[in-house]
Amino acid sequence: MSLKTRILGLAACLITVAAIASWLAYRELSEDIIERWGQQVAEIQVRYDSARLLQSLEREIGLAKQMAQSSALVNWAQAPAVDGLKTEAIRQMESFRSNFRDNSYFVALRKNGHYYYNNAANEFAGDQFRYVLDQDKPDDAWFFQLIEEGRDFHLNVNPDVELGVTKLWIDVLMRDAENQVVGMVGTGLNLDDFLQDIVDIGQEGITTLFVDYNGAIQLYRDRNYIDFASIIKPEGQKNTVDLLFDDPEDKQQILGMLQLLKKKGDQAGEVESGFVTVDGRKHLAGVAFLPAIGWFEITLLDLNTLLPTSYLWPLVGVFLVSLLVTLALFHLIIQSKILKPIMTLEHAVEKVRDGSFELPRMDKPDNEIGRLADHFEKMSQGLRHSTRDLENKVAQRTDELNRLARIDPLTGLKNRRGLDEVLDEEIQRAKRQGTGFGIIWLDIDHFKTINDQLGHQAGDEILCRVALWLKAGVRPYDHPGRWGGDEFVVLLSPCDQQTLEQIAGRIRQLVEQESRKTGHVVTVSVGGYLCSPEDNSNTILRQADRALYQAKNQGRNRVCIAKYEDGPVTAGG
Ligand SMILES: Nc1nc2c(ncn2[C@@H]2O[C@H](COP(=O)(O)OP(=O)(O)OP(=O)(O)O)[C@@H](O)[C@H]2O)c(=O)[nH]1
Repeated sequence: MSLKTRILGLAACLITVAAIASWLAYRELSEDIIERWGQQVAEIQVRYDSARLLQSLEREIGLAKQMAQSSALVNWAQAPAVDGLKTEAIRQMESFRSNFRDNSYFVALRKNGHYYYNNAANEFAGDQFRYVLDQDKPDDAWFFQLIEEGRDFHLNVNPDVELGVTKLWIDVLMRDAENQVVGMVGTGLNLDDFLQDIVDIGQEGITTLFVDYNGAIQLYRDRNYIDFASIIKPEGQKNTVDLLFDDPEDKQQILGMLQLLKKKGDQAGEVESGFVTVDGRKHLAGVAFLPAIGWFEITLLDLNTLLPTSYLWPLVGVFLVSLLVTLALFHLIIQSKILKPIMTLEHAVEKVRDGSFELPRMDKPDNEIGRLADHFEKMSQGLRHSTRDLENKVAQRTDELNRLARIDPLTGLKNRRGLDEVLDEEIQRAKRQGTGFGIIWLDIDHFKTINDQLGHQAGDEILCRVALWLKAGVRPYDHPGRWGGDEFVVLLSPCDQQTLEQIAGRIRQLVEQESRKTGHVVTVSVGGYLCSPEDNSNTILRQADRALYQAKNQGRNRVCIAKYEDGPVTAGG
């Protein structure tokens, strides 16, 4: 996998991880914001609703409590059979009726179970006694239950079958001087009006309901959920608030909040909140306890309606766009600052590896890679220079070796290899130009004897001297050389018969004359041959050798010139 793919893959992974982390953080944060906001809204809503509820109820409860403390009523409740007390009590009741908001009241006496009632229409004027409460009748159980519980006042939503009304009843116990319960008074508020005023506030996305101390639903816009006559129902049969939620965790959560607020007791205004699902939609539930009436108020805020998450989509869009822009920028920077310089550097390394120092133009960003490219460029320049120096030195040494390979170390003349090369060149030139050239082959006479008599060292000196005389006897452009041992060869170019004979004779003569000066005469036998363009090296050497052989045979210290196939033409001493 290429570096580019790896880096981009890594960047994509990192960005994905960052995106997931950001998304989780965003969700966490947005939920936190929504919860805080919802909590504030729920608190405000609870205070607002409870103020409206309590405003309506407190006055009625106060009036009912006053009524319960009326001495006329208390006295009569202790002796219901006394007519005078009854008349005064009824007068009192009627005066309270006009003050109650609902213009209705009820009074129930413990002693005889008589139940008195009159309504706004004054329907039962003079006939306030309605019926006798029966302990065995389920519809009348509330009365006996409340007395048994002994709570001073109680709110109760209950249909009165006898009266044919469903009301929110305010029940207040009536006590005598010994604090014994002698009866119960109260008033009822029309449930429909009440629900409309307090619960059906028509605010979209906000649902308010009230539950009693045990969690039974008392005020809710859907009457089917209201737990009528909750007081007389056994636990387990009540319409409690958890009925509104499908998820068992939500049920637990709401009931937990009720328990918590119960523990906190009278700290009015405390609001507990949490997310719940109602009818498949996410809601924020705010719960507050209303100690004045012993109920809880629950406010459900439909978050999708009040704060749709689509509001936050632009934020997500901006986030995604910035992620993509970051990725693109990252790609551009990596490409220009790292990948492109690395690729040109790799290309340059390949060229140097293959022996070329013509480097491509390299990008050198201001970073480690740029510095690396710079170092590499300088290193390859140094390498190029040292390689060139080395090549020059090798060429020089090779030339020198080549030259030395063609030089006889003793005499400094061409050796046999050098002579062979010149001979080949002359043959080629002769073929090209159609002209001939001359060859002289000479051998020192009785050199073995010289060596034997004077020593090998002296023999070497004589060889060197002969070489010098040989050089002196030929033209500057001729090629004298030592063939081996005491044999020398000279190639003469250009040459003709006369020149060949002339130079061969001169050499022989020069050696004899010059050696005489040294006190020890040395002579040479000389064979010559004038080569034609048709000759090759074998025929040339054979002819020259044959001529030399003849010069030796004919008594030495003489010149024999061979003519191809004819034998020698000249012999001179
Ligand atoms: N000092 C010395 N002697 C050499 C060298 N190379 C060959 N020789 C000797 O040269 C002699 C050559 O003898 P030949 O050419 O065979 O015979 P020659 O004695 O010259 O007799 P002819 O050629 O018949 O006149 C041998 O004894 C070789 O040992 C050398 O480099 N230095």
